Parts: sequence; structure tokens; C-alpha cells
Amino acid sequence: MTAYDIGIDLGTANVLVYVKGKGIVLDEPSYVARNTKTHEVVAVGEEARIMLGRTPEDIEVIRPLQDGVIADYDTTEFMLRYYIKSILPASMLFRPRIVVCVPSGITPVEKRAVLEAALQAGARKTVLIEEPLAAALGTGLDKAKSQGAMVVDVGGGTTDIAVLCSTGVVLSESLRVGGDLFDAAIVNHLRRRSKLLIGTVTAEELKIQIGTVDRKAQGSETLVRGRDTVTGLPKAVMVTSKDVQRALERPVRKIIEGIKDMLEKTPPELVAEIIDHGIILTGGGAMINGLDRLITRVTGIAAYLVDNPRYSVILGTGRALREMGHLQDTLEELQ
Ligand SMILES: Nc1ncnc2c1ncn2[C@@H]1O[C@H](COP(=O)(O)OP(=O)(O)OP(=O)(O)O)[C@@H](O)[C@H]1O
Repeated sequence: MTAYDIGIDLGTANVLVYVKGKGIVLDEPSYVARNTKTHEVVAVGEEARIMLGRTPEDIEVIRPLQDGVIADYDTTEFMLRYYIKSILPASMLFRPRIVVCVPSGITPVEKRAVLEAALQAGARKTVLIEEPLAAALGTGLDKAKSQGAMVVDVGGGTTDIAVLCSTGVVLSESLRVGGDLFDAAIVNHLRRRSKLLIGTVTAEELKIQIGTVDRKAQGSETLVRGRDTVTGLPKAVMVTSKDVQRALERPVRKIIEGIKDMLEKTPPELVAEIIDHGIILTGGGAMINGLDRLITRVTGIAAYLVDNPRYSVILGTGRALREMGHLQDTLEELQ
């Protein structure tokens, strides 16, 4: 029997768990359903997500992390403990070491709460890693050898833009824009343009199926059902990729401006190396059609999407688990 070492990506949209020697063992959306009166949790993860918009009055479905911060402290702790317990074997000789990747916007008090929740769930030692570093490690960048690189991680709640070199993260910025804001922008656009009310789950499906941020992309269309905001009755509207592109213009502009600002702040030698390397795109939100082409066109630097962008952060967290010794100065720990 060996010690269990665990990496957790505690994301706004998804929680992923990595076990050393096994790989990714859990990938669940960050939702919790609970009783509004007793606050008793009735479902976690996918089971809670499918209840969204279909719950009886006394049940609410919440996302404990929002916009890259912890919105509900107790439920975040609950979710973390729940997932750790669900993957630990019933009988264990050694308690695990756990590395948790936390959103970059969380406060020192919240960091401590995450560390303690993991300890309470049975960890022998808990370490935190910041999202930009985990994302960079997960894209395969070698911290020791790498020259200047820019990693743009578009998550559910935030977009983290980081410039890295061999000494670690040189500059980083966390913007409150990500896939969730894309979904909200689609909901608002259809409400204004077509007087059609849809939920965020439908908006997310639209974004993934026909969404694009590239004006020049050849699009497609799909029939969307919702409620007429004037009559209150059910209504179906044909929505095109162009509609989604228009809806996403404003949030995407924020990401582009963020990248341009970061390039302006970056020392010139590193900019030259970033030009050689290209801009590395990762995170689920970066999978929106055309983001790589748009960034390339606007910055003049080739931007490319990594393989399995949703997994960069968890794979980087797993790598931190294996390389804990070398990375000690960039990790925060409690034991
Ligand atoms: N094919 C796709 N096209 C566009 N967006 C996608 C696609 N697949 C997933 N997404 C979006 O990716 C987002 C989730 O990304 P990810 O799992 O990297 O977030 P997270 O790590 O939980 O969030 P954060 O980094 O803010 O904590 C969601 O908004 C989801 O809608």
C-alpha cells in the first residue's frame, strides 16, 4: 500500500481531481443543490447541475465559486470535503498529500479555509498552487528551461493572463471575464434582439454548438426555444453563429484588451521571446471557435489552443504534486 497523493482543480465551473499514478479520476461541474430552509445538501456535481431550473421551491442549485472567487464559503468547503472523501479508499495506511489549485482572486482567509477543509477531509499535508502557474505547467512548459511565454487561461469565471520565464510567473492578471459571462451575454442579446428569454444552460449549449468570436467565420444556425418576454408564452427563434458572435463582442474585447495591456507591461526581451513562442491558449472558455484567430489577428503574435484545454490546470496541478520539491517557493502549505 502506498501513499495517496491528490491534485484538485477547484474551478469556478468544474472541479477535477488527479491521483498520482492514476491520472484524472473525477471531472464534475461545480454545482451544489441544497434545501433552502435546512441548508442540507441534496446533490453535488452533475447530479446538482441537471436540477438547475427544475427544482421544487425548497431546493436551490448554487455555484459555490463565482467570478473566480469563493461566493459561498461553507458550501465550497463542503464540496471540497465531499470530493476528497469520495475518491479516498475506505482503508488507507497513509493519509494523502493534497495540492489544491485555487482561483487567483481568492483572499488569504479563503486560502486558509481551503487548506483547512482539505486537512479536515483527511489530508496529511495540503499545498495550494495558483491557477496561472498550474495552467502553465499543464501546457507542458518547463519552468526551469522555458524562456518567456504568455499563457492565457479562459475559465468559467475568470481569464488569467500570465507571462512566465525560467524564474516563474513574471506578471499575471486575472480578469473577471470567462465562459460564464459569455453565456450571460448570449442570454442578454437574445432578450434584447428577439424578445426571447432562455436560461444559461441553453446559452452555454448554443455557445458550444454554433458560437464563434470570429466575424469572418462561416457559421451555422439552430432553432432555440424559450419564452417570449412580451407575451410570456413559449416561442422558438432561429439563432445564427453571427448572433452569438455579436453577443460575445463585448466580453471578448475585454480579453483582447487584457492581452494587449499585458504585452505593453512586459519587458521587451520577454516580448521578443513571446513572439517566438506564440501565445498559449488554455481553459475551457478558450475553446470558443475563432478565439485563436482573433488574438493572432489583433496582436500580430500567433496564438494557439493547447490539446485538451480543459485539463491544463489539473495536469499542471498533478505535475506540481510530482515536482513539489522543486516548486516549494511557489506553493503555500499547511500541515
Ligand atoms: N467547446 C467549448 N466551446 C466554448 N466554451 C466551452 C467549450 N467547452 C467548455 N467551454 C466553457 O469552458 C468554461 C469552463 O472552463 P474551465 O473548466 O477551464 O473553467 P474553470 O477552471 O472551472 O473556471 P475558473 O478558471 O474560472 O475557475 C465554461 O464556461 C464552458 O462553457
